[in-house]
Amino acid sequence: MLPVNLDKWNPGTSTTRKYQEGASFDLTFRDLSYTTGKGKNAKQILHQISGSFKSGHLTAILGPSGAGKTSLMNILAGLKKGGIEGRVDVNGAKRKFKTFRKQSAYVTQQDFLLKNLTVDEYMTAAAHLKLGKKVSDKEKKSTIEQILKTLGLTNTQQTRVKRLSGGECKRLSIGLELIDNPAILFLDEPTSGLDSSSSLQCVSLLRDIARSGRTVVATIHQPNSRILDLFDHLYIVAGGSCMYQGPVDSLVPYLQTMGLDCPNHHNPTDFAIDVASGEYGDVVSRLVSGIENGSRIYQENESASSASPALSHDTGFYEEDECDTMLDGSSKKKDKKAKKTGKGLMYGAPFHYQVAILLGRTWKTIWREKILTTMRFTLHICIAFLMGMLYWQIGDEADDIFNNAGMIFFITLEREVLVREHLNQWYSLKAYYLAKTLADIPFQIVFPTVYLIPIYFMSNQPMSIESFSMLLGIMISMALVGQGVGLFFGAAFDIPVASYFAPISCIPFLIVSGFILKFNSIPPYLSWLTHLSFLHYGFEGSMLSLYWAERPPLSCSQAYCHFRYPIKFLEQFDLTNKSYYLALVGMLVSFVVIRVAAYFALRFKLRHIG
Ligand SMILES: Nc1ncnc2c1ncn2[C@@H]1O[C@H](COP(=O)(O)OP(=O)(O)OP(=O)(O)O)[C@@H](O)[C@H]1O
Repeated sequence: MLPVNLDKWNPGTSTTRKYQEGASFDLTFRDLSYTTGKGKNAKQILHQISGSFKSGHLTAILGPSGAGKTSLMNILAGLKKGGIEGRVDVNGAKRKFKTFRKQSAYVTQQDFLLKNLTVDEYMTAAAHLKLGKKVSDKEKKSTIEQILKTLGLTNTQQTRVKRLSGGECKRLSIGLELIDNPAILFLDEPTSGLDSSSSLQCVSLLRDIARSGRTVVATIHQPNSRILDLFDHLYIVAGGSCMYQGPVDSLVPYLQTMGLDCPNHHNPTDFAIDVASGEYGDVVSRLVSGIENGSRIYQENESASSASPALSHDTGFYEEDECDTMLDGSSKKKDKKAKKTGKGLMYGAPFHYQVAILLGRTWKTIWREKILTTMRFTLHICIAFLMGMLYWQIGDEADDIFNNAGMIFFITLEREVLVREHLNQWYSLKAYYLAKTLADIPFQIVFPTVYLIPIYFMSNQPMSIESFSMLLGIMISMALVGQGVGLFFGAAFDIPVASYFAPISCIPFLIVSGFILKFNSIPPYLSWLTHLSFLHYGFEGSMLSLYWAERPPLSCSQAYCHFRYPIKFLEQFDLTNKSYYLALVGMLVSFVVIRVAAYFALRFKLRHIG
């Protein structure tokens, strides 16, 4: 068993903390309907269900697969917003998205964690992001120690996440969200993938968190009777309606009142789920009306009580703002207003602090991906030497000018972690994106450099610092733009789709780059494509780094070499009037455009999650 003692747990009294001791946060929903799709494709998932989840209670949402448990919890947590009718209240007053999301935390079913950080590093980064600078390092450290002790993770403090067991990962996911002391905790299938003893530990922990005054709601799949006994409140969903709401030990009596006897030695929830799945005939509608679709709470030996909301307390949930500011871009004005009025900002830490913490964290994870980083490095060097041997000393050969041009031209997420952390308000998307972009830049400079040096000298390109630097400049910008293209597709699509579309979508740009098809052979109605092609700027820039009109004649080992004079080559590829610096500007514009597009793709994706 875990050494859990959350009764006295109170990680500080700082103003950044969400849960104030003694406050209660009763969650009530009424006539909640949820429909996905439109017109012919519309599908109603939840049918005017109601319910009440009290603070200090551990609530389980149960039901057969596809019943609507996750949909209900996502709506209650504020992750789903479209297609919803009905009302969600906190302490009897209408829930406001912005404040509600600040006060609650959501632990996803899968533990999307950065595998290369240690438990302590992860917790510390989360504490810096969530608590900001207002809380001293000492206080953060003691909060972390207290949480780790509570979760039984003290001995794993210096262990990397990838070496933790499934149960420890789950406890870490919960611990990360406990740092800023949420008032309401939602968990999607917290026991999935855990063995029975880890599941028991995990649910015991949740019960203790609830006992400390918080509202804890978890969807759960077929809990065994020991786990079931730890829950205070059951909410059973069947076909998008509520078929039972009340204490665990009143479930069997309620089913009896409806003429359904749970067989001896049969787990009551298994029985209830069989009933909900229709295995005992068409009784679900009777059960739904018996509990008034969640408007009532059944209690054995008492008549069912109303699930009406508790009286409203002042919990800070009722600010004036109506709009949901889940994504940072939409709330600039409101943040300014919040600053003026002294109300809390969206995130625990200021923007520059978020970027610094995320940058440090990203660097650490990249650095620790030793095998991947070494492989990337070695691969660049090996391929560079291979290319150097293949194109040995051709740089100054007039007869080999096409081979040389071809060689030079061609050398040139975590998304789930972001979703989990961003939706739990750890940091803004802009801060994440900026940190990710900055963390990548050194790699995009180092790799092209180690790649170019052997090839450049082995293939005998012009021995001039200017030419080398110009070519390197183009290669680095190609690497940065290429990375941006990958980021864009990775942000917009799932990985298999992205890895298919990213290379395919580059083909038209490659064709109009100028190497495969000469510029004046491109039909006029398609010539605009060349201006959008970063490969076109790459081709121009790399060729102009090596060949310029005044370059001395190349060596010629044949009787006649047409391209002995580099100007002939420039004429052949319509490069005589082109400027290297314009090509570089074209690359920089492409870099900015693709990175901005990737940012908006990511933002769009995050808005439509859930
Ligand atoms: N965006 C959507 N479009 C179409 N159908 C959807 C959408 N989201 C959910 N559904 C459907 O709604 C129903 C309820 O889904 P939900 O994920 O809430 O069920 P669940 O009870 O959590 O199931 P499970 O236990 O299998 O996770 C399912 O039939 C699912 O296919």
